Amino acid sequence: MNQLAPRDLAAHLAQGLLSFPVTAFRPDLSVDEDACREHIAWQSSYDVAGLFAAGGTGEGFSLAPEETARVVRMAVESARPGVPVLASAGGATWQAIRNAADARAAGAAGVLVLPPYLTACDQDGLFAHVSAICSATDIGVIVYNRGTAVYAPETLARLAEAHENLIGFKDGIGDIEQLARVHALMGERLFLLGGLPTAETFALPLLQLGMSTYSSAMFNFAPEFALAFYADVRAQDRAAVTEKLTRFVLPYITIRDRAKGYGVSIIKAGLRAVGRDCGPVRPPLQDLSARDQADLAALIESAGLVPGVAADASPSAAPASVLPGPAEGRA
Ligand SMILES: O=C([O-])C(=O)C[C@H](O)[C@@H](O)C(=O)[O-]
Repeated sequence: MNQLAPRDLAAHLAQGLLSFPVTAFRPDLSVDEDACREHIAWQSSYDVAGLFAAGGTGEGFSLAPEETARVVRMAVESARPGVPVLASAGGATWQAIRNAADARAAGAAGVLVLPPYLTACDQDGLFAHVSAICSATDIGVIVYNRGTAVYAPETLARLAEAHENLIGFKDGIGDIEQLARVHALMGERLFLLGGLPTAETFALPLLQLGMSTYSSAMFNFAPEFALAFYADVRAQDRAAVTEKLTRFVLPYITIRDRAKGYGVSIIKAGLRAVGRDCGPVRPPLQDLSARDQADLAALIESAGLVPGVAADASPSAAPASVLPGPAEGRA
């Protein structure tokens, strides 16, 4: 299944929940191969449509190219057959091309093009960057609209015209006008996926803009809840979505927003809280403080999110420490 043709891959990914597995590290910050393999095997035992290894939540930005290749290969080897694994392609154009080649050699079904580092770039430069990556591989390519890489709909159209293997657009910005334009121009040709931090928050409204799916980072530690949330979104069950936002997602964001970079660190903290420790994050990220870790553990417990506990189990109230304070709108 890992070598789906690009268009088949897009069709497959568009019909289910996606996730970005963490990369497990040992206390000395080296890659923990056993823990990586175990995590991927566990994640792919659920009904997930695709796993993006070495992405943002997988701290791809902190991995050397050879580490990325290793992490992707481990993911392909450990994933349940039928669950496609995609890799990241980041950094300079030459490095992204190398990532794509390594991904293909490892058996990955596609790559996600991360924004180039540090420099600003405009549409012709983005076109050349993505074009070079698409030309260098025959597996599916998805662009990540975020940071330094903001794609004009016309640039996407040029790329899609030139490259059959450009299959998707992942959004991490949330500019509704841009998304409306991309959907209007490219909705039939590219598969669109939501990728804002804590994508659940935006999933229901973005469904209206053609985003049938999104990347759920919290799937890493709460797969049952994440899948139940996704089912509610696809059923357009607004009441159920609101209940889950209120019960867990919004108080969780309150903790996530306590420090920059917690968007990734909180996923490893969640794994720690549910007894599936995947180690620390690498700098420049920082792990959750002891207080934030304790608050998260209490929230996961009170919201009934410990894996194996039904996602719709009657929860107790969220701990007071993570309810929005007056400044955040609580009466
Ligand atoms: O690598 C990434 O950028 C992501 O992991 C995106 C996240 O999954 C984001 O959508 C989230 O936090 O839910």
